[in-house]
Amino acid sequence: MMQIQANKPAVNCTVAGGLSPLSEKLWREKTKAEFVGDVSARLTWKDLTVMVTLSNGNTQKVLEGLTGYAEPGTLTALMGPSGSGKSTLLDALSGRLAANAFLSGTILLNGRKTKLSFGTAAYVTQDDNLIGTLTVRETISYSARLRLPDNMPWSEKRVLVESTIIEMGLQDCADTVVGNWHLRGISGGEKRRVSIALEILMRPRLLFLDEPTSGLDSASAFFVTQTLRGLSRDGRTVIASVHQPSSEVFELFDQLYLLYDGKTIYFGKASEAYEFFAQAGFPCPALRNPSDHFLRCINSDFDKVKSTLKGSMKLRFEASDDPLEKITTAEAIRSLISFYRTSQQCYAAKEKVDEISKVKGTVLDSGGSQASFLMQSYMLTKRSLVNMSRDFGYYWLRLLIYFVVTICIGTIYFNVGTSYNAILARGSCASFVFGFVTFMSIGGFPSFVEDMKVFQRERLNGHYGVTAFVIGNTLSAMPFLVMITFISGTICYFMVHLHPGFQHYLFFVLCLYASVTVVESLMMAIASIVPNFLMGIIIGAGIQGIFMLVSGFFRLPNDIPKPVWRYPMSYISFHFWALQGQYQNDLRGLLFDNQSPDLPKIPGEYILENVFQINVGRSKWINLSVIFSMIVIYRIVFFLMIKISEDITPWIRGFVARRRLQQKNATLNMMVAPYRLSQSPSLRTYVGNRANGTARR
Ligand SMILES: Nc1ncnc2c1ncn2[C@@H]1O[C@H](COP(=O)(O)OP(=O)(O)OP(=O)(O)O)[C@@H](O)[C@H]1O
Repeated sequence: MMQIQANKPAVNCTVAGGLSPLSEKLWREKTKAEFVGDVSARLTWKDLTVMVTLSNGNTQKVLEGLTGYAEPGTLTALMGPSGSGKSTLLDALSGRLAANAFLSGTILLNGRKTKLSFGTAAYVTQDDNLIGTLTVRETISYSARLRLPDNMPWSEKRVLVESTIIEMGLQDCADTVVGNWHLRGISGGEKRRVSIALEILMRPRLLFLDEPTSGLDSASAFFVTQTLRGLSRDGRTVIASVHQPSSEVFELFDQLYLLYDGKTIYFGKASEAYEFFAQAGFPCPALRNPSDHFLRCINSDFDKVKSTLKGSMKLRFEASDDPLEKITTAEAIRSLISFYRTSQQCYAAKEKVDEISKVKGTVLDSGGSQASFLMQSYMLTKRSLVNMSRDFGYYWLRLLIYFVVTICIGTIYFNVGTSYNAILARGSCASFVFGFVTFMSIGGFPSFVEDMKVFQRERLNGHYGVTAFVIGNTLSAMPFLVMITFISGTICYFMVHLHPGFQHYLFFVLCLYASVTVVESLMMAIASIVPNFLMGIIIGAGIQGIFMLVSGFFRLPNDIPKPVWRYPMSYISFHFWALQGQYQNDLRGLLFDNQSPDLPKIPGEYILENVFQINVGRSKWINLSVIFSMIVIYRIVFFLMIKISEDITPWIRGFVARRRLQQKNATLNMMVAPYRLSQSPSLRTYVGNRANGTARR
């Protein structure tokens, strides 16, 4: 162990050593000097209860009246069996509870109610939502450029990136891709360390980590925890949930919060927990790791297995000195909970919480990105472009499929001509191109869901703003969409031999580009509210199916039932505008053979008006403008969806939670009213007097 520790780089030296005086000053502003003072984060929570609404409509209490605190310069460990509420406590403290959860109690940062999401606190969640096509170094570099000040030279940002890579022991896999479904990348433990690296890069004042050491080998777990302890020693507040730490890792924790089923088993100094368990009647056997012992005392998940074992190994259990083998886990838990409630640790915690909450410290603003809006937009566009171009499924496979499908269209409708039958052929060709070829764009949905997951993680940690993300997302998709639509549109146009002329060709490819971009924008808006592949694809396919139906190909525009389907559905459908525009683009100005050679040729305008029921007085360019406007509208919808989910949804949830609590309190008051009445002194006197016969009637 000594040798491994000796090999560990002196991180702070590495950071300071490579920076210019300006950058070092900037950096130091975010390190110890700034945080040891009144800008540090003192977090308290009192009587914290979290209820969740289950799918069957019942409510479940996940956390029950928890009280505790976390101070600067400390590393607090949350421990407890699986399902005990560790993640929920972290979510509640960091302001990220699920939509079906509502909390009561008080959470104060520096004595004030503060919104902790969007950069005030950093949170490393259990899921590693990373961009699979980037290498470890690229992932951390992009993150640095997205957040560090613009006036800090890249060479100096790189010093910070490299030092963070070393700090997390990622130097050997720094140039390996993170990995996704088709790219074999770094291991699960390495992904975990990349997620931590991304948050510690900016040295947050308050850091939450959910299972930072899960999936790590014991040496990595030790070093990662040691880094977290190092961070806390610089005046930061670090709270991490941990599963089964080794005794060496356990010794690195300052405070321990032990939970069982949402209730406090122990909260106090980690070093005193050993003594606490001994006093409570559950001393840790000499050769057992203390944290193993604490968890063994309170894990009731395998009680049934234990009782079966006990039957078959009766003699061995009876001979054992371990108190856990003489009572059930449920009894041990009850005993520990009541022991804690009357323990000095519990009183000390309550006193400390009251003391800290009274001090109104500095209001901590968002410690998120220091990069400018332009830099954020540029970096997000660049990162997304790199990601898309490396994503075989999103980019190259789709391009190949578009190529193959348009070759098929080209050969099936090859040199379509102006025969009588070509009228229907041109109509169905346009319908297939603007119906099915645009529909194929929903294939990009899984990538959008991945993008949204990364966005949500980064956004909640204040890495950048929503506008920068929407701009980056829109711009980065452009080159690819131009490429696939122009390649496939050109192949299709020339093989089918649609209406000759440059402006006809331009209209066709622009219309295809605009339509595919509308689908992409629609699917992105869906991804912002439905973060699930299957559901998103079903919803997207359903919406497009309806749009296709009312496009005027399957049923002529005048025959579509007027309420709902013609107005407004046809007009909302981009297929309608694309198809009507392309019919005009292709047929206007052409002469078609009639059914018999003796009959006169049919002008395209006649077909447009009498067969396809199209208003020939309207310019096709208006149709194109409408589709381009739809792109803007869908992008605004996408932006609003994100903003609504960020700003309005928490407000609605808070409102609903308050209403529910009021209703619950009202019900409780009704239930305890008869008891309260019976305890009322005036009623007691009255009843007493009645018994003595002295009551006034
Ligand atoms: N939003 C929710 N809806 C329904 N149940 C929930 C919700 N959040 C938490 N729970 C339930 O609350 C309990 C505690 O969950 P939580 O994820 O906090 O436990 P944990 O201690 O972090 O578990 P693990 O160590 O396995 O990650 C679980 O039984 C879980 O199913």
